[in-house]
Amino acid sequence: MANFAERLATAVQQKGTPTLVGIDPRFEQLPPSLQTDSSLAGQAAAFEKFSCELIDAIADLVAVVKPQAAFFEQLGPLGMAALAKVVTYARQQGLLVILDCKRGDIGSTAEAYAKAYLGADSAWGGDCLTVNPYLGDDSLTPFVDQCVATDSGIFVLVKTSNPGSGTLQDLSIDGQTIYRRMAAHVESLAAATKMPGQSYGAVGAVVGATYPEQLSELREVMPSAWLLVPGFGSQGGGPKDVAAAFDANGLGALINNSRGINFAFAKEPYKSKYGEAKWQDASAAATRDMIAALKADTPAGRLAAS
Ligand SMILES: O=c1ccn([C@@H]2O[C@H](COP(=O)(O)O)[C@@H](O)[C@H]2O)c(=O)[nH]1
Repeated sequence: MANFAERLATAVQQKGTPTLVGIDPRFEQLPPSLQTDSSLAGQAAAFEKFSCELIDAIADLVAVVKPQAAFFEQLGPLGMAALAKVVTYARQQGLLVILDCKRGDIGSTAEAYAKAYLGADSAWGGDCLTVNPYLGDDSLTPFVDQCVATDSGIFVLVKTSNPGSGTLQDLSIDGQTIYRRMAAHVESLAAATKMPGQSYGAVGAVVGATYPEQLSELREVMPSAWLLVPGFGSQGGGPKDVAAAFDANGLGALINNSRGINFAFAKEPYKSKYGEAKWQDASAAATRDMIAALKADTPAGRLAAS
């Protein structure tokens, strides 16, 4: 099997877009036809149905999905069972799966997380996992080793999209921000996991669309790292904010949109045209619109769908 960075580049080139669809089911925001049973079992069943139908709606359009574990986890074991089925279903539809779990712990425990989530033969069978690095470099090592052993990948939180990300990440130590210091570490891991002739390694970085200046700075600091860019749409980021995340070929970045695609049926212009009855079509239309916007206003326009 090709390594994660290569599989990702090939998949993005084939689909011709860096659009990443986040799967973030929220029971109260699902189409009302799916809100019939609010017991934990009923919500878990609704999340699974919604997620799989969303995948059906967008699988021909994008290369990657990112289920957010938190929404499934809040339902306990039944929710986690639903998440496992969604991951399997997405992979069966030919999509790469980034599990957004933001794991991180002391090295010996991180090793268990890495074995749980990364690689086709792992219990969760994820292609890629989001990781919180702020326990230090030894907490990342087991994830990196597992990526190399199983041709999987990780995205490390560097400069997150939330308003409070500056509380810690923007602090300056010896004249350098913490996020930049973390980026330099991620770049060293990305470069070390890069195969000869490849542009990117198995270790990528999360950088928010809500901080376009830092995104531009961090693209320069991490030339070997794929960037996962959340914060597009509902958090305020737009195509021009994410343009600096790409390399000259339009590769190197995935732009995530969760709520704007999941619940497109509830917002104009999709509400009037599709409404709740055709929520899947609304999600597909919102995805197509995002693809077109990224094509028009970012280097992603240089990707040609094959
Ligand atoms: O810095 C970060 C890291 C992760 N996220 C996650 O991405 C999605 C964003 O959802 P939207 O609905 O598109 O705003 C969500 O799962 C977050 O947990 C992030 O937003 N920022």
